[in-house]
Amino acid sequence: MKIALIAHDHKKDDIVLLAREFTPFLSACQLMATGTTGRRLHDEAGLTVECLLSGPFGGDLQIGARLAVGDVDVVVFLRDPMTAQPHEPDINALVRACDVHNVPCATNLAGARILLRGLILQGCVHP
Ligand SMILES: O=C(CO)COP(=O)(O)O
Repeated sequence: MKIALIAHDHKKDDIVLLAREFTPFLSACQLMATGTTGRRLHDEAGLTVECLLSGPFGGDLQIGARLAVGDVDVVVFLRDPMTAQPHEPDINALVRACDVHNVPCATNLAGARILLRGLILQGCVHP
């Protein structure tokens, strides 16, 4: 199971919290993340994560490109709805790519918990 994890700055504490809650499951998955998110997940949750570019430097687009060729199964993208982002078009492109390719995408903590619990219940515990 290939999971992409992304969080805007005000949501990074939330994604670390989520990662700690789901560490056994996430450890069995192949993880990729935008740069700063990935480093925090590694440093603060002990996960092995492939760190791509930071979001504003193209990380969302890198994840979108992988997703478009079937290389991403699930996206957790904790967006900050209260802060304008300089790379808003990249963010929209990634979420749109999820919809185009029917890849599940959780954009807030509550949805992410339901999505990850659902994967565990389905027995998706192996990479
Ligand atoms: O900006 C982001 C997603 O749009 C996240 O990027 P970072 O994980 O590098 O902060």
